[in-house]
Amino acid sequence: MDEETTPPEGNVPVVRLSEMVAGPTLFLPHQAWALTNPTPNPECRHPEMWDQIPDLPADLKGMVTITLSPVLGIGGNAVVYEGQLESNGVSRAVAVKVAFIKRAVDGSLLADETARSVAREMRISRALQHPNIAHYYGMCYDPIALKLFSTIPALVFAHCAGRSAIKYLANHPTTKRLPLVRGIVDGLAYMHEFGIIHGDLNPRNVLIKLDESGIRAVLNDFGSSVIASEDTTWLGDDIDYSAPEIKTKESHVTTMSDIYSLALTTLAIVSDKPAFDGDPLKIREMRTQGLRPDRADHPALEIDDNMWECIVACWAHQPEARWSASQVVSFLGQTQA
Ligand SMILES: Nc1ncnc2c1ncn2[C@@H]1O[C@H](COP(=O)(O)OP(=O)(O)OP(=O)(O)O)[C@@H](O)[C@H]1O
Repeated sequence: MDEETTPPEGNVPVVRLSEMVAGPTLFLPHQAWALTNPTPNPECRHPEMWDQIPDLPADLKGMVTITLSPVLGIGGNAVVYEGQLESNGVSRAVAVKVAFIKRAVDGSLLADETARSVAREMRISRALQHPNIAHYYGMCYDPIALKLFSTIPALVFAHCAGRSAIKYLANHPTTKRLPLVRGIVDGLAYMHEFGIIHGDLNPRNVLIKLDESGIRAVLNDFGSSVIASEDTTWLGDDIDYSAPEIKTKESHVTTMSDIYSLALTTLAIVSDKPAFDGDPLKIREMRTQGLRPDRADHPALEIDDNMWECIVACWAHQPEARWSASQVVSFLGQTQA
């Protein structure tokens, strides 16, 4: 689900998150470091760091204001508000992600499960620092969530003014696609290098960042991401872009399942068409039978034979036959040289 709204007209309600007080924490002890350790893993720093604010506290209490309407987007698990982060007299546009409280089949609220999944997303987001990864600033408590559960923090990311890649490209059809693909692959290779599996790579989770150096693709939504050395159980729910070996909630994601999703995402971005289109049940069946999108259905200007071969190699049915993200990086480096 992805709902983007038109820019606001006139006055819009703005809420300051300064006076919000956190209630007793629902986070389990082993997750507490994500909230208390203010320093991201220094090994994860990238030489081309962007949007970094030195000495920013992990809890951005009193520094963030949000605009309640219109929202930046609504996903299956969260609503994302536009906001401002004020630090040392400088104001930056941010996106504030507020998780929906999960519900059990009987309708009861699963607050602790939601808290655990927000804690995991926070932990992963703060570790990842790369120009092609949504930049995480910190967390804060949201007034709406507070009414229900004062303990689930909102996550604050740098605002990507181009919003989702698919919508940006629909409005800017002459945009060069290969540099965006390159950015997606660079971001994914960086994640894999640190042993993190995205788990839900699809075109909706690619945002467009606009800055003085132009436009760049940014990987977003680490709500289904996992640390490969811990637990790799699949946490996503979108099957269309998921690898064929992912069948049930008991399935395990791997870097190779991300590569399959990368192939379909690349195809969608270069061709302005969802990789598979039509009845979801049929799509699932095709995927399991090893069928893949037909090149003739995706007559994109920027897919030459080499690029097509790369896509085909990445969606191989056997995970071990797929290219790694770093192989795709070298391939794109050679073809764009
Ligand atoms: N940093 C950002 N800048 C601009 N827009 C954003 C940003 N982060 C999220 N959005 C918007 O909000 C939407 C939902 O965000 P996100 O994908 O993180 O939510 P989700 O509930 O985890 O989604 P999913 O249904 O994939 O699990 C995005 O598709 C995008 O349109």
